[in-house]
Amino acid sequence: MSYKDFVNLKPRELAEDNDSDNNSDDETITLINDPSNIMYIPHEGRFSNEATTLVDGQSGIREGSSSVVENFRTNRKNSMGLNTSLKQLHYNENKIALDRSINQTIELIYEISNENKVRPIFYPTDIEDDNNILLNSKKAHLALVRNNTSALKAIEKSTNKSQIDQELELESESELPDFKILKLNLKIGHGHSNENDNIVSTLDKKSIATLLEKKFGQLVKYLLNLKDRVDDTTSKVFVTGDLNAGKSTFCNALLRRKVLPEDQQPCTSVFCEVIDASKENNGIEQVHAVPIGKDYNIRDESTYEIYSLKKLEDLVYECDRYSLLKVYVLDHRSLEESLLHNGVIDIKLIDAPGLNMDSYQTTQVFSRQEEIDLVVFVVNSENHFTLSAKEFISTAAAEKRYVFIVVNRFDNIKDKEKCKNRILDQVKNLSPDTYKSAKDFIHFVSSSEIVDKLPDGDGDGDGDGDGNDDNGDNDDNNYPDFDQLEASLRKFILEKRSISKLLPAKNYIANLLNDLQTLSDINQSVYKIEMNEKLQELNNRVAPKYNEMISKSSKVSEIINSIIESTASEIYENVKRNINKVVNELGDKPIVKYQGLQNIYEYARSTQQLMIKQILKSVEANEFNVVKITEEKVSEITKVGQDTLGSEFLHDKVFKSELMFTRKRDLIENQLNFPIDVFDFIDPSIDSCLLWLGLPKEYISQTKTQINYFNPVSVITSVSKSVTSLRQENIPSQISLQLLYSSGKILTTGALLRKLYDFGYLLNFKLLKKVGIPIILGVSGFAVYYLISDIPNAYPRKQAKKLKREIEQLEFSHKNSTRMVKECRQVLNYPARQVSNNFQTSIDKRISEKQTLETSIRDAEISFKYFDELKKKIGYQRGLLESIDLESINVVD
Ligand SMILES: Nc1nc2c(ncn2[C@@H]2O[C@H](COP(=O)(O)OP(=O)(O)OP(=O)(O)O)[C@@H](O)[C@H]2O)c(=O)[nH]1
Repeated sequence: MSYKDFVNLKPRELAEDNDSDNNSDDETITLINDPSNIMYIPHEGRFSNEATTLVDGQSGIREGSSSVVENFRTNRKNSMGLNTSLKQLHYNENKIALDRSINQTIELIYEISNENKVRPIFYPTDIEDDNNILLNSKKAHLALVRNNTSALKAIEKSTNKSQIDQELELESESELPDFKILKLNLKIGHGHSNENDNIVSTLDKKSIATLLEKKFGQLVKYLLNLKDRVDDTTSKVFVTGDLNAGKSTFCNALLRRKVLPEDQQPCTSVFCEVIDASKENNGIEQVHAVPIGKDYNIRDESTYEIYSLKKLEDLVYECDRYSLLKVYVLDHRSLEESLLHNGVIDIKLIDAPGLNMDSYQTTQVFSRQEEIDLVVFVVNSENHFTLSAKEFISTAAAEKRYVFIVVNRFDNIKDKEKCKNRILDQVKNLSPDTYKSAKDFIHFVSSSEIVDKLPDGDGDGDGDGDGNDDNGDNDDNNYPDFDQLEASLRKFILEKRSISKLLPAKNYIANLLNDLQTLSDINQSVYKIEMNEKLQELNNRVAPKYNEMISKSSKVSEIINSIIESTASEIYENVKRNINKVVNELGDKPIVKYQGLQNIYEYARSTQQLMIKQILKSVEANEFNVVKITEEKVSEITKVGQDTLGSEFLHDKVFKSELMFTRKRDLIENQLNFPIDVFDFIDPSIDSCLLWLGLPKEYISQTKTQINYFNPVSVITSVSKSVTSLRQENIPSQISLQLLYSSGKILTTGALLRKLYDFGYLLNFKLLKKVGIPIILGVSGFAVYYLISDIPNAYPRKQAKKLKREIEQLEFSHKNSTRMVKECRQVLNYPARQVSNNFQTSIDKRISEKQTLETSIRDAEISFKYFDELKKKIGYQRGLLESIDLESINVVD
């Protein structure tokens, strides 16, 4: 605890602290009612809030040892003051703060993991080339956005570079982030550290999201283990290293007993956990072999098999049977000498199988990292660091910050200085902090020098009381390098507990939060770019296209409607006119050869049928024309669609002209098929009479006019008309020639009448009787002869008139025109609907594009905000973590 922390204490706590200072003679210092006042009771191996004895930096005692008790009392009087209490208080506070930090980090992981389930998180991976795009990388994502916005780029041609290109350039310049904890490693085989084996970069977004999901699960598990480790009052020292580096020899040297089997051949294939028997196994030296699949519980003998220490030689090979060997040993050396039995903290020494023994064991060694507080890495000084060793050290260093490196078999090295430099150079890159404190953490020793001097067969635990007296030679001074190592190890584990035990946890959380921050930064920038790009795409491409389609659609529908309407009215007028023309021309001349009165009925019937046929033929001809017009108009409408919609126009329907007018026509034949009566053959008229008389057709109308003038009624009418017009003209000089001509005719007609009157005087009744009867008979005969002769002409005329009347009554031409118009409309509606549907499809496409973009923008916005919030939480958490001060008191010397 720093001074700053100290002044933050409440007055009552201060008073209590002062009290404890004043009453330093008391057996215990009581700091109660505050969880942070938990103290460690070394001989009970537990923490308590009721009493405290030893703290960080304080050596321990052992009950029953009077000199040590004396020593302890003296020490306690001197150092068990406020300072030591505060150190303990500080440790406990830090422990609680770390616990809290672990819990909150777990919550953060859960939160991110949930987000990853809803919207897969972008995890940056490496990109080799543009053709081999790695789907989940930021660059790949940007490249994808760039691909999708090619249309947008066309719009932006005027500007030199799109934002995406600039981003991509920036990206390619900057290195991919180096995650310490969040690194996704999916390797072929077990833990071989060949970087090229990592196949994560070849996975797609979904697979990476699944991988991340797994990773988050592992992180939570790791954090829970970390919490156990922080709460655990024991310290686990993990001794590992390359095969045959001398790990077991080193452990034996630390224990000053040949407990673990050593061999020139690889032997340790089962994890051996060396524990102080006096703490956990009632002082009995034994091996508890835990079979694979069992969870060890010292109180449940079914979870392990008991062997004597001697049996260890065989047991270490039994990796197929046992997952762990719990080796309980007694260390009778003094508390100051013994690492295991130190009076301060329970230490478990774990001898691990060598890395590279086989892939399974190597993976096991890697996975045990999360349970351990301190790593002692044993390396053979004759060799370089192997790839596994490098990977292990750098992984361990990322979390633990300091890794103890024991460079063993140093006795075999001739050029010791050169070897030291070579090793230090390598450590510099693997664990910079270890390198900086090389004096404390890197040791060049020869473990066998100590072990070789130990008596053999010492595995039964009949260890001597003082540990080293029997050996005479192994006086502390004889192994300065090893002594230095032991002192550093001891100091680090026992005195710098905040650093050896809490700092790894803090580092791990800090690295994890750092990785989460980096991941959030990346995701936030990805979503920001995505948001901008999608917004631009929406505004510059989709929305204008949508508006263009809407306006084009209404214009095109107007054009097509006008085509249909004008076609319809044109067809209606033409058809009606054509049919009427045919009807009007009927009866002008006989159309069937007249074969005399005896065949008059056939003549009548044939004439009638032929006339009807002519009308129907005309209808047919009109239908043919309508088909042609419709065909043209279908092409015209289709062209309008093609011209306006371009490639988006789908012309999937083909116009089949032969299908038009396949429905049965009007039943005109039946309707017009009226009975023939005798008057149909009589149709006297001046025209026909004149024609019959043989007058050429062209003179008929002229002759008729002349006859009209002889008609007194027409003469009178003509005079009155002329006089009226004269009066109206009011100008005598402008009397028309017609009037003069008419007046002349009046005079002529008057003279004729006068002559006829004069002629009447010559005729008397008798004469009339004599002449009249033959005249009448003659005229009658003439009339009958005329009428009979006129039958071939009269019938067609009369029939034509009748047909015309009927046709008018039936509205035949109107109905047929309407029918054709209707059919034409029906046909034209197909391409019209097709164009309209294509427009609708195009508009719908834009709407769906718009909706997709809007959804993406909304999602990107949500994600952006999510990561913004997350960053704040991470930042807050980092702040809290940074405020946990582990080092101000426990600086590594
Ligand atoms: N010269 C020399 N030999 C040593 C030293 N330490 C250990 N050895 C020898 O190295 C060989 C291997 O020692 P172990 O302690 O079994 O090595 P290990 O790393 O535990 O072996 P595994 O657990 O099988 O990987 C033994 O023959 C030891 O005698 C040393 O400091 N100097």
